[in-house]
Amino acid sequence: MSTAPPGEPGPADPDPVLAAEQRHLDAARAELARMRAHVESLVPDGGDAVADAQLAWTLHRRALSLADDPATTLFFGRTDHDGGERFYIGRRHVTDAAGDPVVVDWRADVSRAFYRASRTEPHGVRLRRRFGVERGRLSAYEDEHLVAAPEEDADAPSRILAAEIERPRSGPMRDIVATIQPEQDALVRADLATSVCVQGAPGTGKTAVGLHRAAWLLYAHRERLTRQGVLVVGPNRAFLSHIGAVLPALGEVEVGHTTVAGLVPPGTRVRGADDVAVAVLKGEARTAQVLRAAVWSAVRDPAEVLDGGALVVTRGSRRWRVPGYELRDLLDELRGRGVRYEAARALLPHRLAHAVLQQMEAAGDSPDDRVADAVARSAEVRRAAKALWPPLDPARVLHRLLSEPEFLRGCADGVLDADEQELLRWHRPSRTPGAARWSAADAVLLDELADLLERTPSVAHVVLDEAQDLSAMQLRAVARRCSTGSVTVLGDIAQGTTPWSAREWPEVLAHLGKPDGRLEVLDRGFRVPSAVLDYATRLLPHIAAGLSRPRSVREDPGSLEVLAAGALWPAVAAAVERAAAVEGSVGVVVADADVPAAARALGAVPHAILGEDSAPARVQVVPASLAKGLEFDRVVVAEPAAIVAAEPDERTGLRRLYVVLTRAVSGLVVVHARPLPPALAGGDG
Ligand SMILES: Nc1ncnc2c1ncn2[C@@H]1O[C@H](COP(=O)(O)OP(=O)(O)OP(=O)(O)O)[C@@H](O)[C@H]1O
Repeated sequence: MSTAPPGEPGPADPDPVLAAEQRHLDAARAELARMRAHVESLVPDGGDAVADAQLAWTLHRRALSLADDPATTLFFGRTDHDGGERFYIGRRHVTDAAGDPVVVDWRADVSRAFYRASRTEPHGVRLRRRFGVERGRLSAYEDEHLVAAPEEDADAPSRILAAEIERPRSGPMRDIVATIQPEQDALVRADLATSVCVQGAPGTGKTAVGLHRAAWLLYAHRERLTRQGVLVVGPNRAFLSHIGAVLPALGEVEVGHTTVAGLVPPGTRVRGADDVAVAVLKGEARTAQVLRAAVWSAVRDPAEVLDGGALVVTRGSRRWRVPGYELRDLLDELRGRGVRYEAARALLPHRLAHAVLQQMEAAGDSPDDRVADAVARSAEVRRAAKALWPPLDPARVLHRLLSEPEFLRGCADGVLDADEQELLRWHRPSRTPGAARWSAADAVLLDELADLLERTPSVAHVVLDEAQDLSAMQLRAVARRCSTGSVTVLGDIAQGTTPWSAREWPEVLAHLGKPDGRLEVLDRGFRVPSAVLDYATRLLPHIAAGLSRPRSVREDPGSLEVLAAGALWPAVAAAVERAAAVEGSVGVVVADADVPAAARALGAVPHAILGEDSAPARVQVVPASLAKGLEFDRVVVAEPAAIVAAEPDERTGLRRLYVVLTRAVSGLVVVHARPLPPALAGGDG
């Protein structure tokens, strides 16, 4: 591996290789400016005003996509191939005036070798060069000779990778295009039809992989995915704002981001809360059967709702009568079609009219389409259709289920036992559905009901992060959004902290409607340095015994301090001051109830409270329940015992602690005044 020292090439740093590469970069920048100028010079001429406006918009977007960001470079790597070809790999294609590539998009097929080539499988690559970047200029390079120079250590960790990971964080998560690792690249480029489920320890790059996969899919299947959409689903808003800049930085601005709680029918307001046992039951897949029964029980028997149990239509002086048994067959046929309740309801008047027309024909008439239409729209048919197949509304159905024990019993028969039904029942129901205080679990049920009535539109691909925390019913809500597409599922069983968190991935995939999804494990940790990871994984046998320990790829072991303090908050404040004296972000993670105490203790140290303050700050006080998925250069954890005790049971508490302890990129300080949880104290407790 040859590297040049960081610094700008120039008279003071005349490294000839770097200087030549910088010239290629300057030339690429000039070509990009030319491409942009060309797009800006085009006059939209689509033939009419609408087409002109569309074309102008397309050109405007194209010009924006060709903007040059002076803070970064147009390429971060290069491959030299056996046949003499050379490719520079960057965030987007740049071509010269003749159309030849100057920089190749990282997502193009020829770029694959940059990420995958190794000594054992060189993919036709002789040399791979990675570039270090500082303020938009090339500052270093690192060569790997894949077919020669056996004396070099092919497995030596990349210093550029290490520098990239350790570069201080000042804002939200960054992209990793320059340093995607082979095992990550295999997931990023899995084909669109494949649903992938990634089990990965903290910091193995699951989130990064999911986001880069979305960007790759958009590149490889631009037309379909732009038309049908891609959706990223994350656990909460803090997480979404942490990851929200990655796809735009990769040029993809049209990907929807939402929380799981956001997957509810529009207008649903959550104002109530459930006891844990109730929420767990509402989250079980069995509940879906109860809801289905509730919806379809609305279809009535002709004998109950029609005079004489039959449909009678008068036209002129003639009366036509469709008897009950024929109506029943017709309803059965509609129910058996497998369409949604509302779609079948829309068909019913036509089916009823058809039955009437058959009688007319049998009597020797020859009714045409106009007659068929008139019968379908007649008051008698509309009234009968409404009585047999009444319009439904999700809120009404759920309100009735939770407030009428008889109705619940009828729908839950054989699915929920009497105690479970009692658990679900509202003891003080609101008078109307509009006044109901829906809980978060109810909102998911409303979404399920909405889908039983009308099919939820599906996007082409969903990226689901922190999937281990979702209930079966929440997973079904995600499944609806990718019913005709595929999904990338990301998570870690050991980080499951909800009462309904997943025990195993095949079950999750089944609820997502993708039982054949490919299960992959990532076990090389990029975020957490080894000293910190080794400390945190002491908890693993207690929280997810079946999972193997991840290894940190970081050469720098990072710093770990465990401080026993007489008085907690002064010691925390001192640790935060020390951490903040160095460049980079600082997370002060405390039990949720301790947030005010932590904020008071920090006093004059400028800080923000995650989830409360909108403006991000370099020092953030983080309630333990919001730490998942986030990362900071330095983390100060206050009182592990309090973080564990805040959860309903010990295993969940230790899992929360595991999440909290694995947020640090460079240094972790654990401050405790109470004894450490024994599982963590290990040998030195
Ligand atoms: N190939 C890579 N090159 C550079 N940085 C990387 C790479 N892979 C991961 N990282 C960095 O490691 C950190 C952790 O990545 P990420 O958040 O995707 O991990 P995760 O598995 O989702 O973690 P968690 O389970 O804790 O949420 C991020 O800062 C990410 O940018």
